[in-house]
Amino acid sequence: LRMNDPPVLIGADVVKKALQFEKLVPVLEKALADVSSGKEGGVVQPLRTMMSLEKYSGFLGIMPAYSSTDDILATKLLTFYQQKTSSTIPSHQATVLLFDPSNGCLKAIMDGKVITDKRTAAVSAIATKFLKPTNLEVLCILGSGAQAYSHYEIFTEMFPFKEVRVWSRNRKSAEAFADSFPGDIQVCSSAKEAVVGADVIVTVTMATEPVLFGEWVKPGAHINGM
Ligand SMILES: NC(=O)C1=CN([C@@H]2O[C@H](COP(=O)(O)OP(=O)(O)OC[C@H]3O[C@@H](n4cnc5c(N)ncnc54)[C@H](O)[C@@H]3O)[C@@H](O)[C@H]2O)C=CC1
Ligand SMILES: O=C(O)C1=NCCCC1
Repeated sequence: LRMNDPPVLIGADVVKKALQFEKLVPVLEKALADVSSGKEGGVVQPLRTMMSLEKYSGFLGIMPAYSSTDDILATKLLTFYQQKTSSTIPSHQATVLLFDPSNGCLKAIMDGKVITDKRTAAVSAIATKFLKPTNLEVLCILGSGAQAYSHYEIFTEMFPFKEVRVWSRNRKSAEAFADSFPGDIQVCSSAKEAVVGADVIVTVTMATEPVLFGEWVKPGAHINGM
């Protein structure tokens, strides 16, 4: 691209093809290590700004970051709504803007929804890998929305679970989730039933009240709380 060329638009299908988990995990592990090593890692990532749209129970989040080691300047713009506004519009939508850090030119406008779904799940999986739960036999997912799908995909790809359980406040949605994958997924009638005995627990709901209680969790289990 020349300096004055308009930014390229990169849609969800193209992003999806590029973000295979086996490629994403090592890149994210490096990014996490860079962030954690402070100045040496070369990452500038101010705390995101989250603006509340009280009238609509919604939020607009602005998440800028710069990596001097990779020389990448980008920001994610995210909107999310506590009440689903329609059955076809996802609760979370995002766009990622990529800039040329040397001159500020906008180079690309990318679908950020796929990035959000896959990046979040991949980071949960990386945390699980490094924090090493005692066992990796039973996976429990609380919630059956977009993050439930992406977490199921990467967790069953990276770990040898023998049993997967899902619970959702909407049983039909949990059944649709279970039916959408070829592997066996047990649909549970309560969060407690899904959690008791699980080795890895993923909470991916929009609940503002607790759905998971400590007394259900077996010692040594690992919880990824979104
Ligand atoms: N930390 C991070 O980087 C990210 C966090 N998230 C969070 O992960 C969670 C899930 O996100 P998505 O799957 O994209 O949302 P989604 O809207 O696709 O799915 C939400 C799920 O939560 C359930 N739910 C909604 N209200 C509930 C309630 N009061 N009690 C129990 N269940 C309820 C819905 O039935 C659905 O199964 C959200 O809290 C979201 O904000 C999502 C993306 C990134
Ligand atoms: O994409 C992210 O990062 C999000 N953070 C918190 C709320 C939902 C999405």
